[in-house]
Amino acid sequence: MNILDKIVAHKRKEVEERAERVPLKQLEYYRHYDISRPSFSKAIRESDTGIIAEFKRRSPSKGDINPGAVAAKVAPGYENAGAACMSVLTDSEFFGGNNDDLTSARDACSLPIIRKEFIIDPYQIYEARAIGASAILLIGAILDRRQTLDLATLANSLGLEVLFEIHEEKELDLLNSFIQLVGINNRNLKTFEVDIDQSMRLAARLPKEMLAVAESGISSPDEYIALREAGFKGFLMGEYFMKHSDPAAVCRDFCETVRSKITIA
Ligand SMILES: O=P(O)(O)OC[C@@H](O)[C@@H](O)c1c[nH]c2ccccc12
Repeated sequence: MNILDKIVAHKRKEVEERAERVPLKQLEYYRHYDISRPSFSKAIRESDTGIIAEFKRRSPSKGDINPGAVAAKVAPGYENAGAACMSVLTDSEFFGGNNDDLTSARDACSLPIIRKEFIIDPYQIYEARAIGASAILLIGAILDRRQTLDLATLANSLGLEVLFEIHEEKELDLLNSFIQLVGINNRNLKTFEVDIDQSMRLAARLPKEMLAVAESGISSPDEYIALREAGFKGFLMGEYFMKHSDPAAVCRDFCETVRSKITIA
């Protein structure tokens, strides 16, 4: 079984258990809860950096990255550094995160936040809304066309935007009009291989009306600039920031460097 299959199998059990503890009816109430911040895609469009800075303690591919990191400290740091948005991994088993990380990040800053999860069930979308996310991730490698449509429609109806992640060109067939952002993951979630050129290769194939996001493995200002020139507006970066004891300081330096390069260009 590859790692993605393992994560999904575990997720199915987890969602079942959660739904027993907190019934969907109870979560539904939060659809009226006001998150009051700009939409995720608007924040990217209007920011100069377009950086979606991620909070991630560990990953199956890298092991521990920053096990003791505190979301409520990192979040305002990312905001002051110049990130457009934030991404919070809420998976506990494989990424060492949890829902409280997202809520405390949300309370500590005013950036729109995407819930980084392996979403396979509507329950998780109600949950994303309840914990204060502005957007959700849907992963093409684990969904079919029908599921993608159902989940994206539900997300939009709850006021959540959708970042749809693809890794291969054939997954473009899964896109629908309830998706606001399309992300190209440079990391193959089944093998963990990272190839930054994946974003470059698929860039020209992306529908023009969707905001394009390059994800994973971005580790230098030059890579960022090359992706920007290829048409990407959003840049999802985790490990490069999180592997340092002060992720926000690294984010600030990165934003400053790329800003100076953008102005010159
Ligand atoms: O830490 P990186 O290489 O900068 O990558 C961030 C982000 O793209 C990555 O965490 C990610 C992209 N898609 C995912 C899906 C599930 C879990 C994690 C991810």
